[in-house]
Amino acid sequence: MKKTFKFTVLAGDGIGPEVMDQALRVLECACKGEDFELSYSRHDVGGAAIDSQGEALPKSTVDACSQADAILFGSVGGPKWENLPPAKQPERAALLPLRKIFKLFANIRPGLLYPQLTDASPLKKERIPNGIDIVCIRELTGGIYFGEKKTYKTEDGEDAACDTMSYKVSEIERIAEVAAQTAMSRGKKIYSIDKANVLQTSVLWRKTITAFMEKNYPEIELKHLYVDNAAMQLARDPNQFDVLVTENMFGDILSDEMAVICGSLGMLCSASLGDGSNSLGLKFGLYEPAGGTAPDIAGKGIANPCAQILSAAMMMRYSFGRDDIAKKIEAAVRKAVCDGVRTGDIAFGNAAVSTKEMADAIIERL
Ligand SMILES: NC(=O)C1=CN([C@@H]2O[C@H](COP(=O)(O)OP(=O)(O)OC[C@H]3O[C@@H](n4cnc5c(N)ncnc54)[C@H](O)[C@@H]3O)[C@@H](O)[C@H]2O)C=CC1
Ligand SMILES: CC(C)CC(=O)C(=O)O
Ligand SMILES: [Mg+2]
Repeated sequence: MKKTFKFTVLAGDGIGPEVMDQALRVLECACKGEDFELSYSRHDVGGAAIDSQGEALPKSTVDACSQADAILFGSVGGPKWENLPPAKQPERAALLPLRKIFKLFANIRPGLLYPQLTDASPLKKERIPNGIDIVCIRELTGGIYFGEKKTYKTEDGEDAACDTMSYKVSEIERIAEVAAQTAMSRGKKIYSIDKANVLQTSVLWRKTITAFMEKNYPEIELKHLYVDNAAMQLARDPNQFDVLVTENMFGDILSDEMAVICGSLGMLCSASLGDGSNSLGLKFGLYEPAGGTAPDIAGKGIANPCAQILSAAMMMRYSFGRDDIAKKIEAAVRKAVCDGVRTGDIAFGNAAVSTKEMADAIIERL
């Protein structure tokens, strides 16, 4: 009997469903004739779930995810829901809880710019003659996104608000381990990004990462950078980095910068992993593009589906143990883009194709 790879599809809002449809087409073609079956069910999440069921993360959606081996996620949020009470909005009421419920503390974001795509990068070609190949490891379930939030009145009666950033040693050590494993499979070089000249969480972060690497991975070259300098260095010379490791909010911001220097947010995929294993004894994970719902282009059929397609490839690698199929999809995306098939965000001189035409070109090259 054929094995079954079971995942839930949470397409979400805006361009989410548009790019998801194409990712599923590519995935099905890439898996055709293999010794396993794909089994997936679609569920509402985010704004779509608010509209259909009155809440951003219905229990039925969480239950379906619990019974699956992985989650393929689009993105959530948009203008339609941004006047709801903040705690009920799609990002805070669906995406962050999903990451927390499934303990997905490690977000892996590969920053890969094909040499043939340097025209789409805002960096000068001379600075990146061979493209870019770096990885951002972002802590995903701690820090200021998950700390206590408060709105209150000052003694003078002024409205005020605060968010709390906190980290425990164990939270830092487990993301350090993911960064170390990634570095061991690459250039054995890690830059840890913090703001240890100001933030107490960063002082703990730096001390913990240093001790962890010295004790467990002395062969890895570890450097520390303040986040403001890191943002500048990424634009100056991205290839001085290999693996970056950082806390939740810094990773969120730096990875958008990394996306644009690698051509477009529409190219940046991600895997969110925890310690949990799935029914296949492999990693349970949530796979999603780094970008959002792109309200400015949603509904036009022009979004770049590559980030979603490459996220599906990461799912094949980490949750289903099929590195061969992940590589096949990645090679087809690369070939299509390098052959000049480009959506508008990466077109720069090439005629822009639609979301579906981009996927068609990838399917032809599988
Ligand atoms: N993981 C998630 O669910 C995320 C959700 N969001 C939400 O998405 C909504 C829009 O957020 P923004 O700040 O505008 O960020 P965004 O990432 O949606 O868009 C930023 C810019 O990148 C472009 N872009 C993004 N993905 C693209 C793609 N696949 N192809 C071509 N162009 C693409 C957009 O058109 C826009 O110009 C907000 O509600 C936000 O909270 C934002 C980031 C992540
Ligand atoms: C809701 C946000 C934290 C999502 C986001 O911007 C991201 O994960 O990159
Ligand atoms: Mg982000």
